[in-house]
Amino acid sequence: MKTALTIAGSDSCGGAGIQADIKTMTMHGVYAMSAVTALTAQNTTGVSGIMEVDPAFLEKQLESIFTDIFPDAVKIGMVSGVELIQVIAMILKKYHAKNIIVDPVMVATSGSKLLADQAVETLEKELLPMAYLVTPNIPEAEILAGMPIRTQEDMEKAAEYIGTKFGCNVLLKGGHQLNEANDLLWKDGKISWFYGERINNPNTHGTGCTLSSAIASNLAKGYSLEISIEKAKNYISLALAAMLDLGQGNGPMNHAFSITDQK
Ligand SMILES: Nc1ncnc2c1ncn2[C@@H]1O[C@H](COP(=O)(O)OP(=O)(O)O)[C@@H](O)[C@H]1O
Ligand SMILES: Cc1ncc(COP(=O)(O)OP(=O)(O)O)c(N)n1
Repeated sequence: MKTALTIAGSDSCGGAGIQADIKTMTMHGVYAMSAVTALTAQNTTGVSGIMEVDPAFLEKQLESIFTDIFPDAVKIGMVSGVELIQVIAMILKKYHAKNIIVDPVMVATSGSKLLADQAVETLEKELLPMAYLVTPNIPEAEILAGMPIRTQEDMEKAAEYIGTKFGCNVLLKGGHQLNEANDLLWKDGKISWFYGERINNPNTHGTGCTLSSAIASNLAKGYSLEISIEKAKNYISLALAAMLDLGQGNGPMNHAFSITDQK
């Protein structure tokens, strides 16, 4: 069985973070492992608290994993502080981790900051250059590229800037566009668009986490990057189209869309 590791924060309401990643990896038939970077007290209406894990304890979790079950892919999500990022970079280098996907989680859709301002630079310096793929959404790409993104042309310019500056492939996610769900891949200097029909479902909590862990699962299984993205987008569309409606705010998706008995 193929294996994948998520290094991310816990979302107490289960829609994003570690919980979304484990659900996604499991539904892809991949064995999921986790190293928790922070606990969040969070529900569909917002984040009410964040408790960072001690960096030495994150190191212990990662050492435990890498000395026993080697992951075929690694997804990195919410990592809020400088020292935590440094620990992750050190361990991934030490064990020659492969198929590293960095989802540069900065702000939750509900508006809460999930990355300290002073940690952006460390993320750029330490993690992006070792990533096979980085998956910013539009607001995150605006920060990484230092430019506003309003049009598809802006998306292309920003992705090229990020990919060239940090030496990694870039999937710029278009879920924040009003009428479309088109994502742009910048890979080895070439641009490809992944067009998606926008599903009319307001419950999109965890779409970014789910996309990156679905891509990681597909890479772990040996699919090319392009096929991994195509399959991951299809997974999101099916999970959104299942129209789960939980909570009073931006609710989670239904990962169990293929399971008919949901009494
Ligand atoms: N309403 C939607 N219908 C279909 N796909 C969507 C929808 N919203 C987001 N997506 C897709 O979900 C993925 C995550 O995108 P996005 O929401 O931009 O990320 P994030 O959650 O990090 O802000 C992308 O592939 C995007 O195109
Ligand atoms: C613990 C934790 N990690 C990441 C997020 C952000 O999730 P994401 O899928 O990028 O987007 P939204 O759920 O905010 O739409 C989170 N909220 N919590």
